[in-house]
Amino acid sequence: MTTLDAQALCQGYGRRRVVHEFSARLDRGVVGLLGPNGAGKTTLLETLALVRPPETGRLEIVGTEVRDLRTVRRARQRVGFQPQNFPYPGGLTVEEFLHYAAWLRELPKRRTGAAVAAAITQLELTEHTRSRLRTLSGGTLQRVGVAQALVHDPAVVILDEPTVGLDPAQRVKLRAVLRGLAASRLVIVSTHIVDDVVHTCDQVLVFLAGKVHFAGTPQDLNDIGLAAGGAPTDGHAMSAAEQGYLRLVEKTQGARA
Ligand SMILES: Nc1ncnc2c1ncn2[C@@H]1O[C@H](COP(=O)(O)OP(=O)(O)OP(=O)(O)O)[C@@H](O)[C@H]1O
Repeated sequence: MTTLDAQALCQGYGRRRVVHEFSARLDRGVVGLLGPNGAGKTTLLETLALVRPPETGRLEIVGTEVRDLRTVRRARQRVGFQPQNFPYPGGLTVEEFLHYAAWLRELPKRRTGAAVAAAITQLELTEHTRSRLRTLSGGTLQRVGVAQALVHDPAVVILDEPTVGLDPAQRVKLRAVLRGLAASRLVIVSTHIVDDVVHTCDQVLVFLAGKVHFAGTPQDLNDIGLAAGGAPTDGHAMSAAEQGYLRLVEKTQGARA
């Protein structure tokens, strides 16, 4: 059974279509969604996380095809989501907040204590268990955001720009956490940062203007960059993967011009 099977998903706001016929069959591992501002990454992730079910198309999550309120609810229990700008209730402690997240995900009460403890251990939050959210650093808050997304042990974890605002050490640590999570589930992360993708992801989707323009491994992206010469562009040094990404962006913009 495929963990997430999407066929021709469309999503938009009013009459404006932002995601155009997204199709993918995804299983365990880290999938990186890479694209510029406004490409539609958040809209796509919210659709896959069933914050807003797709306008059209077919979405199946761990064998549940999303068709109506009942199936949306069942599929949601298999998905964890960390939104981009999470409205953290600053007065709650980490432990209280994770209990609240477990309740929102309809985790049975008898399993909540163990689930919260497991999420705290997994995200290395033990020393912060009783800290109020408003007192935490950005990096620790990001880890709390990931913990709330996986407290109900979902098969799919969707994280919208989880490395934003992190210092290099925190970024490296979070990448390791994501790799660990992906050993037993599907993790989908959006980012603007090519390096995040190279060091974390098994698969990369380059998303431009609401469509997937490239699907492959980080090495494939690297190879596109190397084929493009791998040389600095406009005097700015870049990695081969960054070159590959920019090549794809330029090609798409050229084709649309
Ligand atoms: N609630 C909304 N109502 C109307 N338009 C929206 C809404 N949210 C996003 N959009 C528009 O949809 C398009 C895609 O936005 P989206 O946030 O999905 O892109 P993104 O790739 O996640 O961007 P970023 O990297 O800046 O977060 C943008 O043009 C945005 O203005």
